[in-house]
Amino acid sequence: MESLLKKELNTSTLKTTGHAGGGCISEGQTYETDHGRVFVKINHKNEARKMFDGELASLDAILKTNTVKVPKPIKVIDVSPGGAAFVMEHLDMRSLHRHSAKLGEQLADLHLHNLRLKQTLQKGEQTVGQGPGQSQLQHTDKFGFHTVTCCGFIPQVNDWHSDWVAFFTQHRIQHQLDLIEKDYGDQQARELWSELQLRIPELFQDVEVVPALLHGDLWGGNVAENEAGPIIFDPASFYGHSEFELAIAGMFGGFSGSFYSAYHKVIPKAPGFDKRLKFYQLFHYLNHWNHFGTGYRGSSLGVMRSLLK
Ligand SMILES: Nc1ncnc2c1ncn2[C@@H]1O[C@H](COP(=O)(O)OP(=O)(O)OP(=O)(O)O)[C@@H](O)[C@H]1O
Repeated sequence: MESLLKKELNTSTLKTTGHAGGGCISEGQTYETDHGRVFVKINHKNEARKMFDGELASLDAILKTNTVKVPKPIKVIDVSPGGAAFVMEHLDMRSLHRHSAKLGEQLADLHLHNLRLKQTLQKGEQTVGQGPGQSQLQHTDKFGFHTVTCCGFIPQVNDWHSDWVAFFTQHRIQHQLDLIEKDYGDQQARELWSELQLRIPELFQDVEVVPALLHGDLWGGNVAENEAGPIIFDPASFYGHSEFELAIAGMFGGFSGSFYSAYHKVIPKAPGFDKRLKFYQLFHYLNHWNHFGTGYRGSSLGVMRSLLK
């Protein structure tokens, strides 16, 4: 592995620093190189290349918005006998605490970036340059992403769609339920979903959804800070409804009141927010059921039942 990394990173120095960071999905390790410190995630699953290509594309897109700090992606490398390694900039991080409110503001700026690009285009202005070597993000009026991204290790269908409700229903909820059907053939899930589908339009009757670039997996374990401000990492980006981002944030803790008030100062809650948030959380419960097994069945079915009330 070391000789492969030396060759791929074009470095004669490659020293571990003792900083290791394993998540639920991959093994992580920081190395000193001729070009500075890098953080390398390694995963030996067959799907690792796809997963890391999606993470690289996500970090690249967020970086280009210049709104919230992410590690700079460097490259994805195939490793033998199977799997891949993802090399990115190493960032010293500590738990998010002092910069919670700043993360709220910056996340709202990330979510508004695509809309602001449109407003700039409408004014006929040139878009502002973002530094050498960084091409601009283009405005999109569709939902999706140019490549597959993985929330966990399950690939998400990101095919472009002009209708958010259709995109989310088919590519997110239905996709997860198809995997559950395949592995568990759960009759209750099937029945609840057939009832719930009829109720989806009413969840969206009071809101206009515009495509926003999302981190896509913003749970408490994927946010941190350094002296200068907040950091987010391990994204599974796509253009979607900004409210979707807050769904997983609310499921496992890690975000204080100051984060939410700063966010909603910029993007206020639209009517029907709370019920839609539950619908968006359903995706994450189902995704957890598919990743970690039936421990998440009860919560998945519970959310479906509460949405039917
Ligand atoms: N660029 C980085 N620089 C330094 N440390 C990092 C960097 N990226 C991640 N880490 C550390 O490694 C840990 C795991 O990273 P990450 O969440 O990306 O892994 P993962 O296996 O994809 O995780 P999970 O699916 O559990 O969220 C983080 O909690 C953090 O401590």
